[in-house]
Amino acid sequence: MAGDRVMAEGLLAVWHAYRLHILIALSALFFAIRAYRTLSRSKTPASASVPSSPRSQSPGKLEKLPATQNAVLEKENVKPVRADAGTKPSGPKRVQGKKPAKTIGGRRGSSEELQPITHIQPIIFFASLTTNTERYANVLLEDLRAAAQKQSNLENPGRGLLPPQIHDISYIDFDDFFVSAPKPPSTSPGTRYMYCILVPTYNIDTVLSTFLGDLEETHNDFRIDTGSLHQLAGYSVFGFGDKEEWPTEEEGFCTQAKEIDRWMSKLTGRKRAFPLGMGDIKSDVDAALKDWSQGLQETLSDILENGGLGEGVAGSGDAVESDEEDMDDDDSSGKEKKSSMVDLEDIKMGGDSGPLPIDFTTVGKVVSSEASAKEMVPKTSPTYASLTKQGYTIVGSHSGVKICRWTKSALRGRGSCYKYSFYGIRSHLCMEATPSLSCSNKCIFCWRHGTNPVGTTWRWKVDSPELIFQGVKEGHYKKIKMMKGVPGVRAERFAEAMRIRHCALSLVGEPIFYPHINRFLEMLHAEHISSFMVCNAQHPDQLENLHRVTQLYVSIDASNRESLRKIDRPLHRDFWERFQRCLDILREKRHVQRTVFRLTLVKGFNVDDEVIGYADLVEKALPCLIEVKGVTYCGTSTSAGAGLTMQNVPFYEEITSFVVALNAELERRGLGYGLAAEHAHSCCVLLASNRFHVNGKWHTRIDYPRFFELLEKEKADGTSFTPEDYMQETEEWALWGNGGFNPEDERVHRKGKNRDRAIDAAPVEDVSTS
Ligand SMILES: Cc1cc2nc3c(=O)[nH]c(=O)nc-3n(C[C@H](O)[C@H](O)[C@H](O)COP(=O)(O)O)c2cc1C
Ligand code: SF4
Repeated sequence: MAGDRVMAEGLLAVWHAYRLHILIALSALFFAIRAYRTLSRSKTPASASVPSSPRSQSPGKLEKLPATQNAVLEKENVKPVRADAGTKPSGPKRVQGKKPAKTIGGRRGSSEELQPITHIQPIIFFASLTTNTERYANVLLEDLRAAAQKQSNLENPGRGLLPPQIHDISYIDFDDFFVSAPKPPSTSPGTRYMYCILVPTYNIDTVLSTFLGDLEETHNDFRIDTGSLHQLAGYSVFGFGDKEEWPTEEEGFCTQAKEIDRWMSKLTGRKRAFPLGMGDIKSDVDAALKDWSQGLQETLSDILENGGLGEGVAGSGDAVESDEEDMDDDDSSGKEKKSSMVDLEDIKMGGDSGPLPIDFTTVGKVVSSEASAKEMVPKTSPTYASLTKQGYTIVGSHSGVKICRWTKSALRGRGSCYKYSFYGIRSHLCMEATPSLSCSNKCIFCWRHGTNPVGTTWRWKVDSPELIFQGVKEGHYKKIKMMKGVPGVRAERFAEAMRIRHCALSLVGEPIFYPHINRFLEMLHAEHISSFMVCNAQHPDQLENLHRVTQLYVSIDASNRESLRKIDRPLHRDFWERFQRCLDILREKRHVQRTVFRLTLVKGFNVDDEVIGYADLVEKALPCLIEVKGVTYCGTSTSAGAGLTMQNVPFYEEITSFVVALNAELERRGLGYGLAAEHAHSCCVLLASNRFHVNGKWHTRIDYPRFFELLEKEKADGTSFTPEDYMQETEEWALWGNGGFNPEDERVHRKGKNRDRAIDAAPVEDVSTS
């Protein structure tokens, strides 16, 4: 006991002597242990959270969330914490911050500046369950291999097409290719990738459903750039389907290819390098794939040559047209474009002011291309600026070309203009042009926006027909090429469109005004391009001297002098006499060529009580055909100034009642006409002479190859021919009473438009129905 007491007293003495040192040592030990534990806890999760996909190499590496979760986060306007940003909290994933603004093309202050393109590496992706698509993917592989081989033989080794890669979609890691584009190798930073996607269609759950889901999810993942694949050189999709079981796209033909094309457009910032191709596995697949592959290869060469996809395709120019696909991403741009359009009614034409001198146009009175003569539309004039802004390509100094909305529509498989129903013109093969932008009328309903110069005599410099012909073709093809990236354009139609078959000489102005019109027509015919010539019945001398055209139109805008003056606002004082003379000439010509009256009905101006007057005009000229259509409201100040509103646009029923009344009047007079065809979609009806009613059937269509055959024979040995010699039977669906919509085309109703009026009240650049 005494020993214990001594020990306790000793310890107490030590404590008293060293308590400060002991306390300091214990505290130091405590902090050292805490610091150690904190350090070791923060190290472990970071090393385990780096994914191995290409995303992990990019500065904003993120984990992918399901689309539904993204949608919620997007709504909450939040930005995620980067996966490597520090301690990973336990419990539900938390994100904080602000949603970054979406940008078209996916460039959101991107620091990765791309080198100019020197090489293109095609990558073929395919999916295949029963090996068809795999087989075709290998055909494409060989095609592209051969193309790369050919390129490598060429002189410039610093530029070219690389041999293609091929991947089965079932075996790739989606993230490796479809979340961001593969990075070019450091040894060749100018290499860019072209995705060629070949897919079958399955209406059951397959790898394609997963693939589509992933594309959608990536697009909806707000943490991934909109257009996250914008660094690709481009993409194109080809679909395989079975038309026997799924005959139309609406019924399911190639639906998954269409969907993939749509998502890829969004992910790449609209870098559709070549239109979607489709092949029916039981019929045209070989030819369709061959054409598509050909087009794709041409595009690859174009990119290498020009450094981008070309005008009209995202990446190196403005998209030429919008679609539902584009609208949800970029609704504003289109609006801006439209509002910036100038109405040239408000601009003085090239310095011209006041009325022009009244004169009689004669063929001989032409100002030649002397240095003193002025240009009709000089490049520096406001007319030039306005026309080009509206989409016209001005050729030389007085000609123009533009692709109409029907050409665009037909390229997308959505139907041609009424001239297909009546005469067999497929709109994507049609060029709309004029060799004279000047006109001698100022019609109130002219959709040309009042942009054209007006005059009664040709007092300008004259361009050669060779220059014009070359220029309008080039301009047309350029505009068609600009359509290749537009959503919905069909590969096969795009390929067909690269060979013009028809020319509608009717754009802005008055084509017959051009002094060398006959030579120009000869050039068209020499290339087997049919000619549909529209004139305004104000130039009888030129009409008389006009050589053969495939179809000759005269616009009949009113049935009497007063109405005509109000509607056409002609510059010629003797406009009514000119008009009458033109009808006499037309009567003579009806034996050698197809002559057409075109009536444009404007409610309140030229419809009421005018049936008798129109019948008089028909009796005078006896045209082969009479087209009756409702005016198109284009909302220009020209039309507004003349008191034209939507109320003047007739309903289709009003047009049909008028046509029925006119037909009855013609019948009463025994003139031999009948109701032949209709195109309800553009509110247009065709009355035809019984000369085209053979064996109980209407023959309003044209046999174009026969026309050129007869024309060449006439040229060779002088054998004349008549319109009946090149007529062809009208399609059943186009006949009066059947509506006139080609069943092979896809019907698209625009949202929010009044369907019964004559065509939609569309913006002016959309309206042309030449
Ligand atoms: C179960 C099944 C569903 C199909 N669904 C569609 C379809 O919805 N639309 C279509 O156009 N073709 C459809 N097809 C046809 C295939 O897309 C076509 O046969 C294709 O060539 C198959 O390609 P693959 O052999 O590469 O798998 C279907 C075929 C099968 C067997
Ligand atoms: S509207 Fe005129 S230019 Fe357009 S496709 Fe028809 S005929 Fe050709």
